[in-house]
Amino acid sequence: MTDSIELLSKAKVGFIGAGNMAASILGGLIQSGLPAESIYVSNPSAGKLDALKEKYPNLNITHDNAEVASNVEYLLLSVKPHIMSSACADFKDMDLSQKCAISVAAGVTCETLNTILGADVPVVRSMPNTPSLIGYGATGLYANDQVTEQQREATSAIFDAVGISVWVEEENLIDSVTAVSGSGPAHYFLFMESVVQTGIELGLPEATARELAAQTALGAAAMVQQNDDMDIGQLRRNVTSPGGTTAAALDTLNEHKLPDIVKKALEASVKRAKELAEIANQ
Ligand SMILES: NC(=O)C1=CN([C@@H]2O[C@H](COP(=O)(O)OP(=O)(O)OC[C@H]3O[C@@H](n4cnc5c(N)ncnc54)[C@H](OP(=O)(O)O)[C@@H]3O)[C@@H](O)[C@H]2O)C=CC1
Ligand SMILES: O=C(O)[C@@H]1CCC=N1
Repeated sequence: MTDSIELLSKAKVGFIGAGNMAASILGGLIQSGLPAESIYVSNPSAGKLDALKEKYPNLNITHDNAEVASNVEYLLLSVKPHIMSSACADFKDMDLSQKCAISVAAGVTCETLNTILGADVPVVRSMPNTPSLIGYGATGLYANDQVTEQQREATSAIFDAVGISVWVEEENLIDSVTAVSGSGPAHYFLFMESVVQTGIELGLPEATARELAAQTALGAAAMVQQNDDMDIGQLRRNVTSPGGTTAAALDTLNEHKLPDIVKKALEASVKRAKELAEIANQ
């Protein structure tokens, strides 16, 4: 059991919704040592619950959202933003003021969550990502005023068990976290898909192109993490011999305005998060 999970050892953790994000966090928590019998999950359809139960036989599964809410101290709301209101309607008459609701939904604000769940409910807005499943998650967290210090620590523990977590002091920064890391794995996957495809066209066997692309992404990320006092631009310049092969590739990426494209893409994510907030509020 990791130190973070030790903090949670007496708590029960529930998931409303058993989709991709719930399965990633839940799997990571169990891998870190939280007993499956301390975890409750609800979902309307049986398939995902059955698959989880097969993998983690001691997990508590149900189709009843209220059953999960009544059994746990930490309730992860892991449904799509537009479903949030209807999913939480199942326990809207319950007193949740001593529990901590942790939303993973993009866009949905604390104000909306407090309208749905009750004004006195401690609410955390989290923005995790799917690498949580393998312990490489990156999560942004924001707490409303009702969240106690103990609940903050336990929330950090949940997400630290599946990667790293950072608290932001302003709620709207969660939308920025969504653009950078919540959606982020997909950005890097697209880049890697393009690298692998071109590697194949340049004659490499697919497995070789994939292995090289993945190890290169991992290596680049590890260099950034292990040199946190070094400008990332410097790490890039260290690879780039004047007049060499890297310069030729970077010239092409810059000519096609990769930094502008990334900026526009992340801004589109933030804009969409605000639209999802509106949809969840209707
Ligand atoms: N995927 C990601 O990388 C990330 C997702 N998120 C957020 O996580 C949330 C979930 O996304 P994701 O896991 O990808 O989506 P999924 O569609 O994989 O999961 C959502 C789950 O909610 C279930 N569900 C639908 N209606 C209800 C209900 N009334 N009560 C309980 N469960 C219900 C669905 O069941 P069924 O399929 O049976 O309808 C489904 O299993 C979203 O709000 C998203 O913004 C945040 C960060 C990253
Ligand atoms: O695409 C989405 O809306 C969710 C939120 C971040 C990642 N997936």
